Amino acid sequence: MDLHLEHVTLVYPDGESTLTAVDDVSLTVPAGTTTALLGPSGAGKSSLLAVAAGLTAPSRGQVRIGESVVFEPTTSVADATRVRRDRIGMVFQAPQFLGSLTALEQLELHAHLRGEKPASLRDRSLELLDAVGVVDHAAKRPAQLSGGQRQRVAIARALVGEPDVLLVDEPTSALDHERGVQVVELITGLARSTGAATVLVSHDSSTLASVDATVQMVNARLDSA
Ligand SMILES: Nc1ncnc2c1ncn2[C@@H]1O[C@H](COP(=O)(O)OP(=O)(O)OP(=O)(O)O)[C@@H](O)[C@H]1O
Repeated sequence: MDLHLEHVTLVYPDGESTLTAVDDVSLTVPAGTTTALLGPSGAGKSSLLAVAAGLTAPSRGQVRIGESVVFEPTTSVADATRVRRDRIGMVFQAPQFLGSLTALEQLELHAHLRGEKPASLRDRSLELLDAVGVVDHAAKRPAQLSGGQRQRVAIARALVGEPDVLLVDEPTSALDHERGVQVVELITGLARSTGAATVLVSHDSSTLASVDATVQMVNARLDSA
């Protein structure tokens, strides 16, 4: 399903006044495609991603997945949490894992928390670890994996619930250029094969050749690049 951000504005309180971190941003990300969100530090990229993820309610505007409005100023935290759990996969810059669980168990736990039935969990988790190229490391714990391998496990984990939307924050910042290109290619390929509408925040335009669209955020607003 397509992801639509419509006239999204996010205003933070800032002492006596306010700070507009996202200013009337509209963006459509078609299902199965990846849009890269670029822009200087402080431009509002993480704030926009937080609204798209339902972590922060927009001050104005709305987020839709397909035809359903999922996040708007009046959306309750409980409703936003449910949508995030059921329909959105997220990958953060420094993914958090439980140190005592193997790569495979990280995926199984995540799917279990989303209410998935245990029967097919192991197979699907192994398939995803295979798709991201780390199935040979399924029995390893996070500390036994490289940064790139951990990032791949995080991508697989974000997709285990078959989300409609995949949101990725700076996936390549800890990787060298070549591995950064590979991770972006992996994300765009998985977006295509799973149909997830994907937004990828990046500082590094040199790794983005495989994305479908690039947009630039400057001073809280969007410019098509
Ligand atoms: N929780 C918050 N409360 C108040 N202001 C905030 C908050 N989070 C971010 N800001 C401000 O909103 C603006 C946008 O920040 P944001 O983190 O979205 O930018 P960014 O483009 O993601 O930057 P970076 O690339 O450095 O991560 C900045 O001026 C920042 O100081």
